[in-house]
Amino acid sequence: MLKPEPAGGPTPQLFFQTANAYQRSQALKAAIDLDLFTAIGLGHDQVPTLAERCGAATRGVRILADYLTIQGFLTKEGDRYKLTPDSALFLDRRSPAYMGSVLGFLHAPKFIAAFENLTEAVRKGGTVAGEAGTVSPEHPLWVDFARSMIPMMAKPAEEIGMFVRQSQPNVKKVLDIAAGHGLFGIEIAARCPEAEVTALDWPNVLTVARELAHKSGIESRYHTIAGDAFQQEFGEGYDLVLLTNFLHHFSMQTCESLLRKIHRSLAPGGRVITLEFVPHDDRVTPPPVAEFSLIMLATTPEGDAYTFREYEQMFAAAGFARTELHPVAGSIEQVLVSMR
Ligand SMILES: Nc1ncnc2c1ncn2[C@@H]1O[C@H](CSCC[C@H]([NH3+])C(=O)O)[C@@H](O)[C@H]1O
Repeated sequence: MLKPEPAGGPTPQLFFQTANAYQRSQALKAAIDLDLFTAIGLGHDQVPTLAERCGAATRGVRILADYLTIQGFLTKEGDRYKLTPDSALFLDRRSPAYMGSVLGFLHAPKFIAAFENLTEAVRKGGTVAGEAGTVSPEHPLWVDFARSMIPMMAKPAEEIGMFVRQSQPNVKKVLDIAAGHGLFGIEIAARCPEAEVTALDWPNVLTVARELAHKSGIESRYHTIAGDAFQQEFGEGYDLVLLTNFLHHFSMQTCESLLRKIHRSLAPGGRVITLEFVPHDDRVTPPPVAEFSLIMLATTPEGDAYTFREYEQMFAAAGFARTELHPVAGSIEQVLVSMR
């Protein structure tokens, strides 16, 4: 006779959910491609008008909208759909916090491809997507990153801009290492009128940063160094060096050698601001932060999500006097402030 499983009994639910997780991300991508969230935000809340607005079949839209309701992106009352507050903020194209473009990086074919042979990456202990994965010189994926990820970095960049404005208002020489889109340095230039920002990155990526500096009206105080952060001369006398989302791509030893070079480039009293995924010492919490390590396994030869203890050790070994950890509002990443 069929009987319900007792509560707390074994269940294959996690296995099925995880095995099918790709369907969830593809459904989200389809909805963003069709601009379904914006259409619902505009009040097209029933299948026929929604389908017309999105240029899709009624059967397709019904099944997709129901699936997104099940996943928690929409709510449904009778036959009418509504955006949840999070979907309205992040997935309606008219919102200033719209995140749709972020899939341009997170779903970039080269990025997904790095996960297609994860078994081999685990065997090897590093990426099998080419010799150096995403840290190969001038890897084209970084242009996708620079063009797509601004919505995700807007909030932490603003927070760091405000932090510098408060704690180092007269900052003059700023070096933004691996600047990408450039937003972090640009937010500082926008808030600190004496700041001269030098952005370093691969040449094709700097094109994107320069465009943004121009749009932000700070281009006369924006300078660039094109090339490899490990090879190029930085110059000296910097009051502030920004290291956002860079160290996690490399081994501790490689990070340490870069930090030594940075230490030499700082003026007395200079600081480094690092933005990173910093898991607890157990390396499994908080989950969204600790999970970042898997991305480094799939996409880089030796990168990792390092703990605060490990960062403290790297900065100390490179000659820094002290490193502090600060939370960042609106982000799962944290800021490390290291004093020369
Ligand atoms: N060896 C290298 N030298 C200089 N830049 C690099 C190197 N390897 C990777 N990058 C850049 O590192 C950046 C990592 S993404 C981080 C971008 C930005 N700082 C942010 O926090 O959002 C990309 O823009 C890459 O082009």
